[in-house]
Amino acid sequence: MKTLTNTTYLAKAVGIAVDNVLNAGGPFGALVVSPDGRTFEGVNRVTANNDPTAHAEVVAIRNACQGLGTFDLTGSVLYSSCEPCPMCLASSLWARIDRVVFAADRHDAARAGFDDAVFYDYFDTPAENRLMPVVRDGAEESGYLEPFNIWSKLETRIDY
Ligand SMILES: Nc1ccnc(=O)[nH]1
Repeated sequence: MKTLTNTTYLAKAVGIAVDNVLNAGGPFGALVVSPDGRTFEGVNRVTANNDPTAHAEVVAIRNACQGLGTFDLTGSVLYSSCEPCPMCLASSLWARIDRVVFAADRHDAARAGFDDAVFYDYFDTPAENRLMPVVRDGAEESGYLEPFNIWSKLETRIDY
């Protein structure tokens, strides 16, 4: 669905990505637009902040949640200068973002040296061949159900 709104917000996301490169950041920008039309920006600060999770999309989600005083962005749209990686997709799902709209795709990013493709491949690879093993080992004696048990009984808990 090509709309003027999408084009306008994507152009804004691309513009802040350009500015960010000139400010020692990675070439990515994103915006969260809330249902009332407020916009919250994010730019990539991975190398600038030594934070591998500081992708533009995650930073925009954090700024929107801080600005709106909520952990639930239902009704909001995430615009990104580039196709979100699996971390940013998962972050958008947790944030209950309604819709994600992007400009450059993962292949454009790969040509610039950002190989998000290996992270997509991770989920298509059988568990025993994965780049980073994730194992359940030594859990038996750890008391692993206790956090859930006390959470389930907690009357003041905030479900999400
Ligand atoms: N889509 C993205 C890939 C890598 N870094 C970012 O900030 N965004």
